[in-house]
Amino acid sequence: MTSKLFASNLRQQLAKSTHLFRRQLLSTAAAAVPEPQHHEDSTGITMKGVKISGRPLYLDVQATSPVDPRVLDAMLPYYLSRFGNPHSRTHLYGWESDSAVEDARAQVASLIGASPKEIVFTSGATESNNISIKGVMHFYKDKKRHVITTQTEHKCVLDSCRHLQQEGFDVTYLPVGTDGIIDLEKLRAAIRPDTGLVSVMAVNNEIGVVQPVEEIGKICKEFNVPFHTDAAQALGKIPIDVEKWNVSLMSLSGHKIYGPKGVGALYLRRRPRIRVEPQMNGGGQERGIRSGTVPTPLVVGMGAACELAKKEMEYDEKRISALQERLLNGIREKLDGVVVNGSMERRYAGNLNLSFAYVEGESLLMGLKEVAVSSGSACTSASLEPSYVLRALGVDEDMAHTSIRFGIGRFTTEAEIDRAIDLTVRQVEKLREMSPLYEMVKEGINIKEIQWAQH
Ligand SMILES: Cc1ncc(COP(=O)(O)O)c(C=O)c1O
Ligand code: FES
Repeated sequence: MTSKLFASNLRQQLAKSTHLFRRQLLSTAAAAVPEPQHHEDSTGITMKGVKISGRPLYLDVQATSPVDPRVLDAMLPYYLSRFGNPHSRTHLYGWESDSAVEDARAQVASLIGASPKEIVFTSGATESNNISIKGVMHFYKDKKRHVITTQTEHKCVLDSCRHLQQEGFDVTYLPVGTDGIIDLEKLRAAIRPDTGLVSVMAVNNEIGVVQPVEEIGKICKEFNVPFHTDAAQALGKIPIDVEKWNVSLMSLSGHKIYGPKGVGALYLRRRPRIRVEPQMNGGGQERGIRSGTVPTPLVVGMGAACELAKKEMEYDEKRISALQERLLNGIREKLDGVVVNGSMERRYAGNLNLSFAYVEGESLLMGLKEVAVSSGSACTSASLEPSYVLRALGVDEDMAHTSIRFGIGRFTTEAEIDRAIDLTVRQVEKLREMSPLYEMVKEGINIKEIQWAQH
């Protein structure tokens, strides 16, 4: 009896002290958090010199997605009670963390039709792309000196290729058609006896077009060249099967599929085995390909996100397609001169990249601050260059400047789409009212035939 009372007192004491301890921790953490970078008052938010009336609605899921609350639920225990190092071999903390990492590996593998043994955890698709491109070429450098990729890859693929060029490797950057898709015959013609890798992304991040990965895989098999695909924007969005696609390497990211940022994976085929030179040296984790302590909570989050995607991909796809149609029809009902960038048939529905004729790009973006979207022009960067992806499609410079990428995701609602339509239409109409070009077009003048005076 006494011992029971003692135990219950102790528990209460403990509970109290942990509570106090937590409070203390929280206030210390709060004190360490810097003042918010923005100014917020009853009339709105000012940040980076821009005033907006409230939090913009989010249509930029290609940049990143929010973490699904079910994913966060799965992650939290691995920050708190089950915080062990998955590589600790001598106690329960290590074992349970290791077991969680292996479960996550199986969840990722299952979404792409791979074996868990073929999954290496990394910090994201950027790292996976670096390992794939530089890692393969460095490993086979004595015999293979040539890489084939496309002009519309993500910067981290293009930059890895540029790095290889500086080291003396040859790179072919395949062009794309006006629909954003590569020509398979050009790929076939580009393959040489010393080609060590073909790297073509599955879904393009800017325009959402889906490359013919299965056909590319077939060609690579025919020529016995390893095929790498950057599937950061494809994972959980379109069905992926590493066997059907015949890929040797595939790059994946956690934060594009409602998982956490800072985690990704690399698929590395075992049969026939593909070898890479590690980019990181250290403790030999992840079969020596990616040394460093595996971040259990992040990896668990990525695994949970993959499992959810597997279950809900079909449902999400239907909703997202319907929202895309609503957005495009809604805009086109009220505006003419709206062009979809990239193939309409071969695209992932969650990405709608549109250009608006007869408006000035910068003004359009500035007027759309209540919608968080990305632009196809680099207006906001120092270069003032339009997107290299749109340029590769042959989009006119003025149209490239007015391109906007609308990203629709799992949590996007009809009401948000309707608001985006309303705000976009209003802004484009406002700008066109001020545009002498648009005035001429309405009067039936073909402005393409006008001979402008040269200065
Ligand atoms: C196609 C593509 N590849 C690679 C990346 C980089 O992914 P991560 O942020 O995981 O490094 C992104 C994300 O911006 C992407 O869209
Ligand atoms: S619209 Fe201003 S530089 Fe592109």
